Amino acid sequence: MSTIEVTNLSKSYGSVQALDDVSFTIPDGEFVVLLGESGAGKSTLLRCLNGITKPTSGSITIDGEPVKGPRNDVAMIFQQHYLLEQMSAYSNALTGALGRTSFLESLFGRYETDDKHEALRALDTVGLLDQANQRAGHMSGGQQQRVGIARALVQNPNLLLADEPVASLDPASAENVMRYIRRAAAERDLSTIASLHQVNIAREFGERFLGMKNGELVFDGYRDDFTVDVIDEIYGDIETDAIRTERTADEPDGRPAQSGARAHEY
Ligand SMILES: Nc1ncnc2c1ncn2[C@@H]1O[C@H](COP(=O)(O)OP(=O)(O)OP(=O)(O)O)[C@@H](O)[C@H]1O
Repeated sequence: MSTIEVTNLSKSYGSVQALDDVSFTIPDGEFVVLLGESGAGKSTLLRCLNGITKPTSGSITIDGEPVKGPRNDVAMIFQQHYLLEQMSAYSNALTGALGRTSFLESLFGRYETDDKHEALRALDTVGLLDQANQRAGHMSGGQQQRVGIARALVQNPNLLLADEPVASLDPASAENVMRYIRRAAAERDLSTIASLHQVNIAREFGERFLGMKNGELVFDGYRDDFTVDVIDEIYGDIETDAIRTERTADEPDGRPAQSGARAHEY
């Protein structure tokens, strides 16, 4: 767990302003959902937080320490899980410990006992302990993504980033995987930022919401302020009729329906 401070962060690619003066602070252990249309700047922001992309200006600190490049205490879950398909779920989870294992040790599969325990604990967190020996390539997409989460947990991060972790899954698997990400974050009191395209899933699992548009942070707030009008602002002219209808039926005060509600899926 960590406090993340992003201050006046900008990133341009030639004439494209991918991030435009973005600032926010995330306290210890918060579960943040990042929303925005395609091209809004979500991946760029996550890559800057991960130290893979260098911002044009501004700064990011984790517990006061500036992010200057990739760091072991920041783990990332991707849409594509990049697992070693011939290897077991357990061996894949263990690769999360590579950052603290020498090349030769990893080559011969010699990991520390603590790391082995950590891999089993992580598989337990994502509900796959009984499938630890299963080949990753033989698992379903949702299970593979859960192995990817376990691998990220074995890294023992202070900050967990997830870039559209459920974009390629069917709705039921997507919910399941999100449930495990939240569980992992809650068990470890882990500050987490997950970018999502599905507004209904965001509303179900998000604690705090960051909305981006054209590289700018256009919304930063909690569940009660995350109204349909805010969703309209983030997504522009996308249809929000389904949510509005649901809002009128469920909650006349204008707040989006809470956990379990199904809205239009973007
Ligand atoms: N390496 C790059 N080189 C040039 N332009 C880039 C690069 N990466 C991103 N961009 C541009 O920066 C803007 C923001 O892109 P980014 O991938 O961060 O958006 P996004 O919100 O994550 O989109 P998506 O949801 O489609 O992944 C876009 O206009 C994109 O074309």
